[in-house]
Amino acid sequence: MITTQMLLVALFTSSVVGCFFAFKLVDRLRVATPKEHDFMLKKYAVVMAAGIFSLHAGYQFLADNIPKVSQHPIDLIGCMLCSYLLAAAILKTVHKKRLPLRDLLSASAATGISGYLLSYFYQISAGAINIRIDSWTALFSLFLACLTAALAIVTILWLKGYSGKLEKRLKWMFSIEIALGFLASHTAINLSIVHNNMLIGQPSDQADNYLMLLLVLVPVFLFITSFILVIFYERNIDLAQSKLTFRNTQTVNKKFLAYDPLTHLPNRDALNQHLILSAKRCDRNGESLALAYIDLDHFKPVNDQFGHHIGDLLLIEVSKRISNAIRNCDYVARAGGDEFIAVLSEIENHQSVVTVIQRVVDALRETFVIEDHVIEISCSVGVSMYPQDGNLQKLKLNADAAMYKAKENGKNQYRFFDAEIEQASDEMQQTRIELKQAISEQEFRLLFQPKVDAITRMVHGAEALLRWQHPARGLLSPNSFIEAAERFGMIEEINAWVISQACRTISQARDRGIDLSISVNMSNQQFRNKQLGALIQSILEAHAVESRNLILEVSETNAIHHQGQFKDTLRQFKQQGLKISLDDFGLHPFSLTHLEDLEVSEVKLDRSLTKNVAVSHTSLSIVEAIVKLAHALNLNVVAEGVEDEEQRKALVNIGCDQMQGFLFSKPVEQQYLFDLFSKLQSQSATQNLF
Ligand SMILES: Nc1nc2c(ncn2[C@@H]2O[C@H](COP(=O)(O)OP(=O)(O)OP(=O)(O)O)[C@@H](O)[C@H]2O)c(=O)[nH]1
Repeated sequence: MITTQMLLVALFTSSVVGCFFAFKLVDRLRVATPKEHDFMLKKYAVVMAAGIFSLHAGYQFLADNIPKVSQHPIDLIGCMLCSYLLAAAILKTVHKKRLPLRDLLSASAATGISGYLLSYFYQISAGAINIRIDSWTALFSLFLACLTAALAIVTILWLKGYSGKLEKRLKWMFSIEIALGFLASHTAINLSIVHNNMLIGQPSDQADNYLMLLLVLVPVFLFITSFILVIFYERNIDLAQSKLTFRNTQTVNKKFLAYDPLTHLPNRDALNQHLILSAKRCDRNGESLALAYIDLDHFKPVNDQFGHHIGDLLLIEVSKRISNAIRNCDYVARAGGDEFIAVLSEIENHQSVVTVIQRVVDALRETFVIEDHVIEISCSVGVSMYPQDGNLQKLKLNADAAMYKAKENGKNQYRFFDAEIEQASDEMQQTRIELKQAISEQEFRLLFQPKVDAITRMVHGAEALLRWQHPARGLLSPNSFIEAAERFGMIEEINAWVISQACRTISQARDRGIDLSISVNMSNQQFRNKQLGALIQSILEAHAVESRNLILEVSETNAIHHQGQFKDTLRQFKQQGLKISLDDFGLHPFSLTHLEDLEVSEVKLDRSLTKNVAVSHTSLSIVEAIVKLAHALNLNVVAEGVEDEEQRKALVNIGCDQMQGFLFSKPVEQQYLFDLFSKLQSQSATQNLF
């Protein structure tokens, strides 16, 4: 025979298992993709509501004054609705990353009140009429119900994503504690609903027994609950700002403004504080932490295409997705712009870091819909480990270096810091220091390689080539420093210097009676600067140089990858009277198909094409076809890398307009260019010069 005690044990056990199950649901919800999330939330709320409803029914049955259910189905539906609201309120609240005290209080109140109403409606639905609420007991039971809800919310929020060694034990322990609260508050609720005139059953003879049960359960529950709440809030309390926020179970010194106003994530200062504390804890406990540098890919085009407002909203969404993808013991801050830094603690092994990072990468790969705009982005992540990859000072630099490697390898991926990156990073840092000095000490120089007419051999102009006169390493070409200059934000200054020097040379040539055109190489990064046209215009004006004398060389590879961006800028250049030359032409299938779309006036055949024109009939035929097409589009064709007479003749035969290469001249200093120019101008009319 089933006794009341057996039923009580069975119900209590079911409550514990139900709570444990709720932890699992929340864990699965947390790792759901944004697409799946809403549907899963609703589905899980239904499952949880069914569990809550059954347990309530069980406890009511145990109260022994409701022998049968549902004489009033409408009320029963009301009960189910309350169960659903209760489950949804919990699930929605625990899904948050931060839980200010006021949010916790309102969610607990909503949950506690729904719980009370659920019991009340259940009794009515079961046929109880003429019932009276004992206000003091009702208030007390409401207090217990709210406290149980608060405990459940805080616990689920804290344990969400927790994957430490004690995970299972902690979850069971808290499940027991929550079930205890559930039982205590339910007992109190039942006692508060007094049946003056029961239709079914008699007023509870067992009230005294319940009172006894309550006397035992409540102090235990109150003690454990307050202990847990105090411990957790003590770790997150911010007395200075009287702002109670339960987040990430980490302490941050907030004497300064610690949050990024846009995303409300911690800012760089807060991150640094957090890192110091976390590193100390690692040192103390012999643990590791991982720092993940997360940089969005192709974020600038979003701003350019949809405006900064949408860019801002996207950053907010991104911050939410990252927050949801990391575990609750982890930490994420906005490092600035489109960069975020996550600090992963409580690391079991390498795989546990990989799992979280991959989740971040996947979460940002999902489509964003911002104010009806469908936006696709991705992120590149660099990860470095403390203390394995170096001290705290190097941690961010290392992760940053790894992130750049991830970008270099094609973006939308993560990369861990390793020995190869370490070496490259050390060199890069050294280059950064030296570049700063190079700018202040004016160690850059321009050399000029003449560009001559294919038939008359008249000098038409020159290509300006940037060099760095390094104090120890000699003359360096851009390959050895441009990447560092781009990465450390010095490229704009260097590029502006190049254009300015080129214009100065044009102006000085003019003073000597030479009408010189100079080509300068433009980097992809330069084209991202919306002020580029205005900047060039101001430099031209400063040197009183006509725009027709300046040719901007754009590499074909850049043009392919950023067509939209290029088209607009090139159109603007054309309006300004600037000429554009498509450099390294012929390397890609793109070459011919898209040529018509871009506002260019010249193509420069890549040296790999000119190399074989004298020895391979196939190469010659290809180059001939390109020349014909370019001419059909009214474009000037320049062959680069012409080194011997055979190549020159072959190129002349297929109609190439101009040439550049060692056959004519190596890159030379400005003065030498002027001398050469004057000499060639005077001689070219009478004989073959080269
Ligand atoms: N809307 C918005 N944009 C910002 C904010 N802070 C920085 N940005 C812009 O973010 C962009 C970041 O530049 P990058 O990281 O070089 O752009 P990207 O297109 O992501 O480049 P890759 O990382 O190479 O893919 C710049 O254009 C900034 O103007 C902000 O608070 N709001």
